[in-house]
Amino acid sequence: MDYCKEVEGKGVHDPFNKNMTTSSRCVWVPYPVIIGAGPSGLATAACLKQRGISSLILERENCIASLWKLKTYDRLRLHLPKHFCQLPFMPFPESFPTYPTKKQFLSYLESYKNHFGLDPVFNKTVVSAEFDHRCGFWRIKTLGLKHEETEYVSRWLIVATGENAEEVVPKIEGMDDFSGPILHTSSYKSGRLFRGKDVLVVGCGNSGMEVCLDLCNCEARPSLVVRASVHVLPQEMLGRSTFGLSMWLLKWFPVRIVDRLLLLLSRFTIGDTGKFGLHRPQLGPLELKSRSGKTPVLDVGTLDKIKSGNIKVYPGIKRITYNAAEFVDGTKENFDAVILATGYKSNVPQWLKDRDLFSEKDGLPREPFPNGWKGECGLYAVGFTKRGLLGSSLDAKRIAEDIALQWKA
Ligand SMILES: Cc1cc2nc3c(=O)[nH]c(=O)nc-3n(C[C@H](O)[C@H](O)[C@H](O)COP(=O)(O)OP(=O)(O)OC[C@H]3O[C@@H](n4cnc5c(N)ncnc54)[C@H](O)[C@@H]3O)c2cc1C
Ligand SMILES: NC(=O)C1=CN([C@@H]2O[C@H](COP(=O)(O)OP(=O)(O)OC[C@H]3O[C@@H](n4cnc5c(N)ncnc54)[C@H](OP(=O)(O)O)[C@@H]3O)[C@@H](O)[C@H]2O)C=CC1
Ligand SMILES: O=C(O)C(=O)Cc1c[nH]c2ccccc12
Repeated sequence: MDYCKEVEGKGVHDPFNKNMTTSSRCVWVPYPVIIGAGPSGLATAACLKQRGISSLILERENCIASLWKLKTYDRLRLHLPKHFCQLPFMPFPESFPTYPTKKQFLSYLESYKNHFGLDPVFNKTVVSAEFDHRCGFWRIKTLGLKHEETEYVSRWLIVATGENAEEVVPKIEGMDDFSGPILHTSSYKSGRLFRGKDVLVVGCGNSGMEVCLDLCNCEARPSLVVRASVHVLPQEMLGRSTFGLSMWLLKWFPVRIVDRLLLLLSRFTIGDTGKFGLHRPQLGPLELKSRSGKTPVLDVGTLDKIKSGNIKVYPGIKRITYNAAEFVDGTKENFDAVILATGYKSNVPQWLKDRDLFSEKDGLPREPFPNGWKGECGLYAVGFTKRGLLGSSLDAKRIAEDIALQWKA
């Protein structure tokens, strides 16, 4: 960080500050500061680098792509074909399969970081960021591993902390009385630990569906809670990826027509999912995705296990007891463990003191796609489009282009 001027902060000289581990520093950064070293942060840094602009990436964990490295299960693969998931200026290796494994995706990101010479600063959790109108700069406060405080000061702040920064853990009546383990999918690695056990999986997004399949493959007995409705689509149709086919159809037809086609084709290939407790929402899968961000489940084998009775489906949970769960339809079943596949949320409202770009309610940009990437006073958002890695790449290119114009000026 030779380009940053460091100023020892008050903590070091403060006679009242007896605990020297909480010393503070101030670092002036003459480049954009990016918060988060996930795919979005890396992509933006790479796009800036391509235009000759350095950046400083701050990351709370001690590695890049911490969501993928630390918080996902072993059997995870990209569920969209690789060419929809590559970051700008560097395709996936030819040798990778269409749906790369988590290990392959992580190795790609490592190569990406090295190729562009990116060097994130790890173990820096951003706890507040505020635009200082007096001097016209962002003040970004971080805490380190030993609670040491560092303040970074920059003209540009790029938020890349992701839509999945924190786990959503619902409060379910009786949860504290349950005798077995209750864990979120972010801590689930493999079904091997659950062999022979009855496991309740709460939530039927892609995580819940895949964890159920993994549990089945490891000889556990999973049950799935579907409290409302869900669109399940086969991962491939007519010899093409459902996602690729959808994108292609959307070039020619309006979303409602494409949705009808997708549902018709799904009906032919996987049948009526409602028969198994997986009722479809009123809106079609793509319209729902674009309106609410809710991703359809791309089935990779779970549905067959549901059809064969290896995975049971239950409606919403009423309460949990010492060793069982009661459901809203009055049924009651014993379980050894509960896995919460209840999703994630953004953490931006916890630390960003600007209320214009991001909504306080859900921590996502207020403006719908494609307009949510730019705020006021040098503030940017990357990776909050509900459009996966493809959305991150689009944002990253736009942000770099915008900053480059100011850089030249
Ligand atoms: C299980 C799973 C599978 C997925 N599969 C796909 C897929 O196949 N295809 C696809 O397109 N998308 C997929 N997604 C969507 C996912 O959002 C993207 O893959 C991608 O991870 C988004 O990158 P990101 O950099 O925006 O966010 P993240 O990968 O979440 O990275 C954000 C980074 O910011 C850091 N951070 C957060 N808060 C702070 C803070 N306060 N201070 C400092 N650092 C902070 C985090 O530690 C993290 O490293 C999947 C998501 C999940 C959960
Ligand atoms: N590459 C891949 O293969 C994978 C990709 N992903 C992606 O990761 C992201 C996160 O997915 P995921 O973790 O599945 O989260 P999601 O937000 O997609 O799904 C959460 C699920 O939990 C349900 N839920 C929440 N609270 C409760 C509750 N109290 N009781 C019952 N059900 C509840 C929701 O139901 P409701 O709809 O009613 O709110 C929803 O079905 C998505 O973008 C997904 O596509 C995830 C796994 C694998
Ligand atoms: O993995 C995700 O959650 C994504 O957001 C990828 C994605 C973007 N648009 C979609 C439409 C259907 C299925 C997945 C996606």
